[in-house]
Amino acid sequence: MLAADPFLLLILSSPSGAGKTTLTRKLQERFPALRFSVSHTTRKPRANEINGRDYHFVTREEFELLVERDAFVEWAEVHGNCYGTSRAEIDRARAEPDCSGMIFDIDYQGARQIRAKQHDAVAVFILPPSMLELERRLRGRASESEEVVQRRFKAAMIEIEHYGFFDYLVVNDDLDTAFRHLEGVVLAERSRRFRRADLAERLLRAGKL
Ligand SMILES: Nc1ncnc2c1ncn2[C@@H]1O[C@H](COP(=O)(O)OP(=O)(O)OP(=O)(O)O)[C@@H](O)[C@H]1O
Ligand SMILES: Nc1nc2c(ncn2[C@@H]2O[C@H](COP(=O)(O)O)[C@@H](O)[C@H]2O)c(=O)[nH]1
Repeated sequence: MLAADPFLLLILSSPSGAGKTTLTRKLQERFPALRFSVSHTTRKPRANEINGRDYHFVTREEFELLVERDAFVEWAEVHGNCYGTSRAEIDRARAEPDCSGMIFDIDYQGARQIRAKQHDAVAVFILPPSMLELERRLRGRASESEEVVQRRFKAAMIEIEHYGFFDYLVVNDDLDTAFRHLEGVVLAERSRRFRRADLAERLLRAGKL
């Protein structure tokens, strides 16, 4: 197990359609020092998605090559496609002087793999207010075929059964309320002593304490 790491690894997981992407975008605006981790995927891009911003879109062959080369910190097959977080993505963010952490929009399998490598990664599970509303959101997004919507909806209960692994649960009913709860998680986690070790030192050195 690695030593306590001041760099915040914030994992958001949920069943498909519960609102991770929406909440992640809001978190990035509020906390610009947190970088969004752009995953690799074999899924085809949606109409509004941009390669390199939303995902690194790759073929299955390219993905398998990256797995062979041990390029991923974690990866998993989700809803029939492969998704993975590259080591390079995290190394790049760590090298940026104004970056204090990362946000991962990944499934529970990936959350487990990251946690196994970095025990103080913070894992948040986003719950939909109801299955009915989850189905409405999945359909309302209108980015997938009915078959894909059904497949994702069927997988939702299995994903929800893994909520016990996570440190925090946030219900995404009213978006602003859910966001306030997430904001609270980030503020609290950033205030942990091991992430603020330099604070007392700096105040002492400046003669303020
Ligand atoms: N609190 C909310 N109230 C109503 N609609 C919402 C809320 N949060 C998100 N949505 C809508 O629900 C749909 C699904 O949200 P989003 O794409 O963020 O989910 P997701 O968890 O990232 O899904 P996936 O895992 O498939 O990527 C979107 O159309 C989004 O605008
Ligand atoms: N284990 C990982 N899961 C990931 C990663 N990137 C995204 N995901 C999860 O996949 C599903 C579907 O995403 P979508 O964009 O196709 O709707 C969702 O649960 C994501 O959180 C990853 O790198 N690793």
